[in-house]
Amino acid sequence: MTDTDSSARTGQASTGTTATTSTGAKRAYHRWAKNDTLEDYSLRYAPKSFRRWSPYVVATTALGGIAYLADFAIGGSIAISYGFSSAAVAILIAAVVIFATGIPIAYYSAKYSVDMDLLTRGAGFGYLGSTLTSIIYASFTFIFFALEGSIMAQAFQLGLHIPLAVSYLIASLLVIPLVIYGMTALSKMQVWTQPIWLIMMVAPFLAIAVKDPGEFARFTHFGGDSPTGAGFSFLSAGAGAGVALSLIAQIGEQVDYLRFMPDKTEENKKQWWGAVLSAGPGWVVLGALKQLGGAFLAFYVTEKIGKSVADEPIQQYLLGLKTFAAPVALGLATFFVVLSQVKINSTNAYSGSLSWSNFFSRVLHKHPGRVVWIFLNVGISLALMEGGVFGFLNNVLGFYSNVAIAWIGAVTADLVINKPLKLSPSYIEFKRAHLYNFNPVGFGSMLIASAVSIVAYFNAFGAYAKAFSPLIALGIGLALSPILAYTTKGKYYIARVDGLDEPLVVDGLLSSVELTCTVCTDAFERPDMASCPFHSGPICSLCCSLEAACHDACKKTGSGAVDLGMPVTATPV
Ligand SMILES: O=c1cc[nH]c(=O)[nH]1
Repeated sequence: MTDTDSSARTGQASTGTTATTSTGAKRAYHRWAKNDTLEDYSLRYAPKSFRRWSPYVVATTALGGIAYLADFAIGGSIAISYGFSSAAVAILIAAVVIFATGIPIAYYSAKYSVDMDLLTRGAGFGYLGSTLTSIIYASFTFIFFALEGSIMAQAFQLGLHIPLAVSYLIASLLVIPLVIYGMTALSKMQVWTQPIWLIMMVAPFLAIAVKDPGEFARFTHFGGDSPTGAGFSFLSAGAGAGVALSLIAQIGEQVDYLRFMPDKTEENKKQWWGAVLSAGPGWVVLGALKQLGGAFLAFYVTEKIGKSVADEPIQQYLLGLKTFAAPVALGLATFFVVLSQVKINSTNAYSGSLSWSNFFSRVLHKHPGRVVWIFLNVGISLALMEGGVFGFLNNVLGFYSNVAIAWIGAVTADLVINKPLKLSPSYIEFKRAHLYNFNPVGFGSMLIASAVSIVAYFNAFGAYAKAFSPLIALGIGLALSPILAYTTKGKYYIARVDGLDEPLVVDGLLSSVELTCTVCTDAFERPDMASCPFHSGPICSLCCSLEAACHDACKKTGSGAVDLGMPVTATPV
């Protein structure tokens, strides 16, 4: 079925913002929600016509956010709390787990052009089951926005003598204009600022290596506040890994960009894989190196001015840059910190706005536009900053890890175990029209895994279980998902058959044929569309999400279990 056919069938024009359907429904989106540049397909499949960036640009944009300096603060804080050896092992454990779980998530997101929220829906959580993970993800973005904003504010305070409370406000407001313009503005900003950021990031390490190479050997004897000094302690390594593992949800931000990858073809497959692996799980290679760098600089700062501010990146860079540029070190360090934090906090606010859009569209059946939720996310972060969240870094992140890793573990298990075993659909289905509200496979696994690990985190099962509680969450999430998929026979994944005549897949790729939505009368590519008996025609995924009156009538036909293979394909994927 083509656009014209569809318009003819529904008797509607394919343009305009308002439509009258057989049910009398009308939907006109706010102009913010209708502007693709502002809206960035935040609740939808990213259509082929919008995915016009090369793999290199998408990967650079996705990696641009990894400029964040929280890694320096986290590495510094872990080294001060647990000493060199335990901190190094903690960082390594977290990096391995984050890399391994990131591979399938990055691949499926890039292949099916869906963000983390849409991916979660289809990876065993169900349409409403993933509202909980939208909140977990939104919390990641506002917790980290607050930590990064605090780091930027510390630079305003030291470099420009602005009081901390006012600095928090400036740090929050600064990123809003960029975020409003979404991928289009962010990709330009990230690409242009990357080289200068990279040079400034490594400069202090090179300068110290030249002027005082013995510092690196002395670092290996740094004990910080640890009772075991620089020596290794299993418990300390576990606790440190717990803090670093809070970053596991970072893969969500990576795939918010990777969904804009062009289709993988014979010609571009090397660049495609290079971009997906480097900007997907590969983010953690840079992340772990920065944590080690932060641990080293914290030791370096401690030697010179004491431990109390040694985990603040502005102090780390000030002293690092003083080794070769003393007269301008404060100006350079302030510039570097502000640049880094603008790069990451634009990403935090952007991804937060996507999560809130997802959450509220499902719960309230309303979508005023992604831009509105930027203000909510930034507002919560500002409150956290003013409440002094930076002072509780280890505790906040250590606790958060338990929940985040339970979610990522359950999604990963669905993609790498359930799909190959054919216990889960071979593709990613994200549309309300086709999903059950709750799928016990992912949703249940995540709830149980996070409950057990939180109880362990609060010391119910002894010191070792407390220290390694995030790994308990990961293990339970990975094991329970296939068990629940097997026991439920995969029947809570797909609620009904795909009723559109137009094939979903053409020549091995998702179809880019556009169909007109009966409700909003705009045209969307086939993967974003479903057939709607309530409106008697094709409906786009967002109009379907926002429909409060249908009470899921399309899923009440009692058709029984639905085949888990790719629906209506011209040629197999
Ligand atoms: O601030 C941060 C740090 C890590 N990851 C993010 O997404 N944001």
